[in-house]
Amino acid sequence: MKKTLLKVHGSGNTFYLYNSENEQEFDWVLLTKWLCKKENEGGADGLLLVVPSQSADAKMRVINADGSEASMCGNGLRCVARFVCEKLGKEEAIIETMKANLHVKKEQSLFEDLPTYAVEISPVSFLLNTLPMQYKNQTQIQHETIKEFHPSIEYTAVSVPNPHLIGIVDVHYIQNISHQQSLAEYLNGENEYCIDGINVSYVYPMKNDTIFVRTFERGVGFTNACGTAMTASALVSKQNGIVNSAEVLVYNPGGFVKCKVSQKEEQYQLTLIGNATVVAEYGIEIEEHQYKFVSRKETGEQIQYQRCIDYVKKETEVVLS
Ligand SMILES: N[C@@H](CCC[C@H](N)C(=O)O)C(=O)O
Repeated sequence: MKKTLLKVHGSGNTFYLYNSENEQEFDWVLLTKWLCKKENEGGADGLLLVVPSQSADAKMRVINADGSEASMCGNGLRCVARFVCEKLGKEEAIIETMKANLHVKKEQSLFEDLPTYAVEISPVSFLLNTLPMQYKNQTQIQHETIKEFHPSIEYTAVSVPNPHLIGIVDVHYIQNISHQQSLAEYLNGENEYCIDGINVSYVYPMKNDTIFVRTFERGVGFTNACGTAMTASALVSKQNGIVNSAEVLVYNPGGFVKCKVSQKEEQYQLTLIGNATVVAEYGIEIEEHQYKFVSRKETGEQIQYQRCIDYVKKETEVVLS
């Protein structure tokens, strides 16, 4: 049977988006693993499934490239936000995710007329059992060195609600990925700290309102960008005086986003703002777990996004050179 998929990205974090009226229509794990193979049209970081919701305008499910399911995806939610808003002819909507119903909204373009969406990132918790993570008998890890990980990098563990470990580093650890890679591979394999794995981000403070973030994603590996990681990094940077503005500009290898961080009655309120780009529409033939792309129609949006990337390259030259 022939189906249609969109290839989309937020900050170069690339997904296939599939809209289904039936949440059980296919084996999503098998489909995602096939779609994410590099040899199949360049692969992707995961599948965004948009299905009907009982409590919101639509429900989003996120399947990582390795078939594991994530509770949340910030870059993916922006793409889903655009899809749902355009489908319903609305400027804002509520999207059901695994742990919360989240508000999403069309925003003023961040660059030229790049389609831009703002999404709520919630719930936020620093309690290790919400990740889950275990370290000695601690209930939190907040901006502290973990000798088992590195002698001087300060780490924070936070769930938003998917799990993140954020290290504030000097530029050497952005330019040379080997420490981050070995730590992330260790924490995403069999280990005593994170039984379900964890997204590991290294953050380099660029200015008092700007950071650079590189993320090794659970279930994927190094990605161009991870939306929840960038938002969690903005929060950690704000909390520890690394940045001092309510809106943080976050560069990443795939582009940039803005993250708003505020606090109301002990609760953090986080908003992620960035592009929601549709690269192409694909026709796929699906027969009993056999998949084959049968058509591809480019939207042309990637040409404009490339101009954004060229701009980001100039802005981050000092970090990545
Ligand atoms: N790229 C995403 C996060 C995707 C899920 C992550 N790999 C996990 O397993 O938690 C984002 O933009 O937030």
